[in-house]
Amino acid sequence: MDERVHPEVRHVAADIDTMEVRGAATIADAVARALRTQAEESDATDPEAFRAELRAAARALHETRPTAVSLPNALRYVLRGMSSTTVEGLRQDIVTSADDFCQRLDRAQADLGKVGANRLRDGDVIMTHCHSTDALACVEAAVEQGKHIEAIVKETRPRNQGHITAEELADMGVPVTLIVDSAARRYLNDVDHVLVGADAVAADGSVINKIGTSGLAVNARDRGTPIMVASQTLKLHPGTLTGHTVDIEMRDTEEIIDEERREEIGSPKVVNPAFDVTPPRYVDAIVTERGQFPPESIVTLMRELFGEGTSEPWAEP
Ligand SMILES: O=P(O)(O)OC[C@H]1O[C@H](OP(=O)(O)O)[C@H](O)[C@@H]1O
Repeated sequence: MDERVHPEVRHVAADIDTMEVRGAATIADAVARALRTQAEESDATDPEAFRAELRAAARALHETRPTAVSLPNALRYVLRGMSSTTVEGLRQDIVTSADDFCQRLDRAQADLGKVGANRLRDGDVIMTHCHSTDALACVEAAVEQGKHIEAIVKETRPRNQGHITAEELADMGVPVTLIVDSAARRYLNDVDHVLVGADAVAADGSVINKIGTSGLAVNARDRGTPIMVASQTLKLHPGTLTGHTVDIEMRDTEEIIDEERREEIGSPKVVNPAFDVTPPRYVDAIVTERGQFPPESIVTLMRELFGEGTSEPWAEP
């Protein structure tokens, strides 16, 4: 790694890579803070060296995981804050824009939660997949409104993030039933809403989320159960406006099966995609901090927010 990258930034990058730090919003918050640290601790003596150092730090963070678009969107937001002409001015620019970004993130999630909560009625049962802080913000707001909500939580193989969801729902006082992923269809008749998060939302309204979301959505549609996606606008993927596709992360196969066991069962090929794509026709509503949208109309919001294009300010000039 580039020697200019601060040890704390390396540490954050490693934690994102190993998923110690995970979830699209949490990753965005972590990278904004990491750039702040790089700026605060920089001993660059001229503005161009400072800018180059910040770009190197951003590249190290950018290279960790490819799918959650909140990561490049966060880097873009913070780096665009650099407008001063002195090192001290630039340092302050980064600190200000990182702090501003993290505050906006918190506010957006709280606002999104209130919008999502309006879709949930007293007595509703939700089904969740993976662990999404945006999705849980909707439940939390509904509980705060005095609604009784129950949850059927899919464990979400291979990393079982459903356990985190179960724990956080229990902390909110929500009764939880934990199921294996393959039991989802069996229980959909008992469910009023499927509620999931997003790692990225494409311009056509497709939702990129944890592997298994698309199968769940197809089954839910078959049963007539509405599918609600909680996604801050930070997850809107500006590159898809100009035809880019979303890169689906392939993770280490040892998350599924260790090498010894794999050999014991005849060394099959193993693949471990972390995400899948749910087409817009299976999604009822995308809930954002700007209100809820049918997936087909998300492109309008995307143009409004990212109309200026999708530069890569971390690239070497
Ligand atoms: O931003 P929030 O809503 O917290 O999380 C969004 C999404 O991030 C997670 O991915 P991973 O566990 O990092 O692979 C899940 O797919 C989840 O739905």
